[in-house]
Amino acid sequence: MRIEVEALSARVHRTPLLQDITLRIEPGELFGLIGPNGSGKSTLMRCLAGLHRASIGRVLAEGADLVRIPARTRAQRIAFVEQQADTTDRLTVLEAVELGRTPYLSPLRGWRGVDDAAVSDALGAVEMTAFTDRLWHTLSGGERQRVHIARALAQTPDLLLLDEPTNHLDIRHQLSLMELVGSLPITRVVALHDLNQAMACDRIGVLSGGRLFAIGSPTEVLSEPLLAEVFGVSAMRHAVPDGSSRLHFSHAL
Ligand SMILES: Nc1ncnc2c1ncn2[C@@H]1O[C@H](COP(=O)(O)OP(=O)(O)OP(=O)(O)O)[C@@H](O)[C@H]1O
Repeated sequence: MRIEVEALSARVHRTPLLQDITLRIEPGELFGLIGPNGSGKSTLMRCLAGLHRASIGRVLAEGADLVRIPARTRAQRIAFVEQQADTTDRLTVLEAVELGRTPYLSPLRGWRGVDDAAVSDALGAVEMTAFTDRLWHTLSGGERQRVHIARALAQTPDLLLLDEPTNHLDIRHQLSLMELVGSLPITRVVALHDLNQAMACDRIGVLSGGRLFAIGSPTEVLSEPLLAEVFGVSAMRHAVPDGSSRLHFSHAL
């Protein structure tokens, strides 16, 4: 799914949260969104999900204004895992992931084999198949995060929005999740704090103070001067044997 953000500004009451953001995300692209705390990443993700309306500008999905797409269609095409997603309902893991199929169900369209397959594939992808019957409130933070991602995958979306998806995950699950996200043949926008994880993205957008400060490939964007200016850290980039590069952070400036 192609996403175009056109001169978007967003505010809450009178407080501007995003200002004059223009960017285009190509179909199948893995786009990383980075920036310091409070720079506007989650707000932009909510705009891309159609949950926060722009005060100026708009978001187009395949050329159609997101706010004009019916909610049910939007939910079939766009899946969003928010940063502090939670549920108070007494659900099993299976029921929580089955919720991802809700946009496809109607009085005329009951639960089908294709829904079972989507749920089972999603649970397998995040290695949560063994937890199917467990109650949500008995899961650890990392297990809950993986169930949220399974719910989003069960939606079989064209656009997957993940806000800090590796939060709570141990290092193995961080790596396996990023590998999974990297392998999905759909458009993905991922807000990340780990700048080394951001290195794996096709392109990165850097937010600072609600503005798009830079956009480009990871090697173009994640320069030592930018890291000093936007993140206030002293960093060095060095090559690793697989041909990619890694950032090493030494101190706060
Ligand atoms: N409802 C609100 N009312 C007032 N300010 C808000 C509201 N929601 C967000 N903000 C402010 O907008 C700014 C951007 O918030 P946002 O959550 O988008 O940042 P972020 O880049 O995702 O931050 P973090 O890395 O800490 O998750 C922050 O300064 C935040 O305090």
